[in-house]
Amino acid sequence: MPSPTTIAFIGGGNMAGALIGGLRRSGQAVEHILVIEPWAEQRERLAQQHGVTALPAADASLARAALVVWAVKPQSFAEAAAACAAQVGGALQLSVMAGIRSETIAAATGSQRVVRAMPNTPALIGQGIAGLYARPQVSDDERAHVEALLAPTGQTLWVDREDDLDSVTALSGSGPAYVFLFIESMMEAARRMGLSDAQGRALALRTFAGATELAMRSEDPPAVLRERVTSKGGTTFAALESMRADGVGEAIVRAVLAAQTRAAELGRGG
Ligand SMILES: NC(=O)C1=CN([C@@H]2O[C@H](COP(=O)(O)OP(=O)(O)OC[C@H]3O[C@@H](n4cnc5c(N)ncnc54)[C@H](OP(=O)(O)O)[C@@H]3O)[C@@H](O)[C@H]2O)C=CC1
Ligand SMILES: O=C(O)[C@@H]1CCC=N1
Repeated sequence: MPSPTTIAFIGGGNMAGALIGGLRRSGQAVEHILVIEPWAEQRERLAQQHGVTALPAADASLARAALVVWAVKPQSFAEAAAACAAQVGGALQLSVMAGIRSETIAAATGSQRVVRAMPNTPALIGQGIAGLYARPQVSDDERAHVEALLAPTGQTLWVDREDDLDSVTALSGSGPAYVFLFIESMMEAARRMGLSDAQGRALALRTFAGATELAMRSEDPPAVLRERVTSKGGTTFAALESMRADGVGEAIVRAVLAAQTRAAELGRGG
């Protein structure tokens, strides 16, 4: 009988590290965390950061896991699953992989009990948001188990249609990268205006954090908050006109849709 608390991670990279960090913060014992990770450097990092021992390849100990977390790149899933299939069929499967459909995971693992999650890297500091989708064979208790597992990493949001996870991936899964690009550009502008890197960083980051917090606390939509910053004939108006002329808003929409398209392609094995 598998231990109800043993969790196995297949792939021990960035996202697995973020989830393991959350588990450790919520008191999960290291002895009940297994990781399969072929890259020695990554195994060492997991040992140093979280005290977790990782194996270079799947072995019989995997059969102890009641929950298997798939955290390899979508392109590595087929190979990784082939090496683990004999041990994982009795477990609840939790995938954080972009694109790969639950049906594919069920076929490769022999378990119909599949939950897909799409977290994001702010999970590392407990400020993430993860979209969740469960196959009908997943029980309410198992859904609650997954929610509890992800709780230390931030918020969760269930979707009823699996395809919606591609949109979640495009919006919040990849989203931190869009925000970091915006911050990088503001810091570059600071540099060109003669401010120091430290000054540019402090001004850009605090502006992002403050504006985000204001938007979260306000009942007004972001468009109204934007208008309140924009004095007639003033500096913000000049900046927004420049962005409008460059098509920045529409370019961001197109970029998010490109990410959604890519998630769907990954799901088809692309
Ligand atoms: N990074 C992010 O912001 C997010 C990522 N995701 C999803 O999480 C998943 C992992 O992404 P991320 O953590 O960034 O990727 P990483 O490359 O950091 O981690 C994946 C790890 O899996 C290892 N691996 C490869 N093949 C196998 C195998 N056969 N068995 C076990 N481990 C293997 C890789 O080792 P090696 O390098 O040696 O190949 C690598 O260390 C992806 O599917 C991605 O879509 C989801 C949400 C957000
Ligand atoms: O770029 C990717 O494919 C993964 C999924 C969401 C964030 N990173």
